Amino acid sequence: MMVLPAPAKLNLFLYITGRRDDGYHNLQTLFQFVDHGDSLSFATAPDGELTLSPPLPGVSPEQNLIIKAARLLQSKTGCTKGAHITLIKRLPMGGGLGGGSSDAATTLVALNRLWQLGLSTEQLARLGLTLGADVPVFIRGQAAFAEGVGDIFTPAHPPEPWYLVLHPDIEVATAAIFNDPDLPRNSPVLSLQQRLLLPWENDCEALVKKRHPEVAKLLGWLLEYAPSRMTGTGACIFASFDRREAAEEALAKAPEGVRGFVAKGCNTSPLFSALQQMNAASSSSNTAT
Ligand SMILES: C[C@](O)(CO)[C@H](O)COP(=O)(O)OP(=O)(O)OC[C@H]1O[C@@H](n2ccc(N)nc2=O)[C@H](O)[C@@H]1O
Ligand SMILES: Nc1ncnc2c1ncn2[C@@H]1O[C@H](COP(=O)(O)OP(=O)(O)OP(=O)(O)O)[C@@H](O)[C@H]1O
Repeated sequence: MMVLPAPAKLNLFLYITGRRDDGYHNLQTLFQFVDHGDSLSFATAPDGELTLSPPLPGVSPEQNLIIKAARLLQSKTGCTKGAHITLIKRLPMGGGLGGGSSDAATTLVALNRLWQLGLSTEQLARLGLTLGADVPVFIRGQAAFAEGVGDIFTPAHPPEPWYLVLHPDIEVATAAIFNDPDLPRNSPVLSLQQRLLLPWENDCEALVKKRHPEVAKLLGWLLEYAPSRMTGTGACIFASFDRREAAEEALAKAPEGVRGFVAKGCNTSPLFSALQQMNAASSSSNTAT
């Protein structure tokens, strides 16, 4: 059995620089991971069967990105093995934390190993992109400045502060934000160096605040404590702190009913770190035998 994390991502900034003919948007965004997320376990099933437990409320197994990722891998490689997959879901859905994409990325990486398919990171990232724009960054596992639809990467090394992430109790549909005529789509294309020096902002934030007053209200509250922004197309917002205790103190004072968590920013994804540990353990056991 293989147990692996599916961490959340934050978009430390997010600019929309244009709309392509296929309707997708070109972005400039800075991705970083946090050490908090879902957890998945995988056991090989011999007969090609794929199961997921427990099921996600409101998402049928066929729609679940975990099963979709596993099926995609089976169909692209002709692999006849299956898997029993268990999911511990901690990340809110439709939160802008990339939970579904991260689950899909962890599934692709895990099953590639478990089924001994030998696909490269590049091949897995390309497959992952067909499941969602955020999947490739989770497969690569390194903080990055991303362009295109979020699939052209430049490695980046932003500071790794503590974050307080808060979730207004709503789900924002990514497609609805990208399809809204009021979304600004004309940020200039700048270099990473230029972007790092300018204030970090999110082009979706004003629109999401307008459509969802809950987000505007919570962001107003959080800004009293620290510089704060929205991640992705929302609904989650985050603030950075130098000290974990300061983030936890702010969480303890959060308005009633607001859920959230404190986590450390990571330029290396917890998935990547877990895989490195697995590699180290297997090479030391090979040496021992
Ligand atoms: C906003 C971000 O989270 C930033 O990291 C991502 O770009 C969104 O990634 P995602 O949730 O994996 O999105 P997908 O499932 O691929 O796309 C959902 C919908 O959002 C719109 N979409 C998404 C990404 C993008 N670059 N341009 C778009 O216009 C499309 O209408 C698409 O049908
Ligand atoms: N394993 C999964 N986990 C979460 N959502 C899933 C999963 N599989 C399918 N979905 C569907 O995907 C939708 C988006 O979920 P997700 O948690 O990825 O949103 P998000 O955090 O806003 O992502 P992003 O930041 O990539 O836009 C959900 O509303 C759900 O219907």
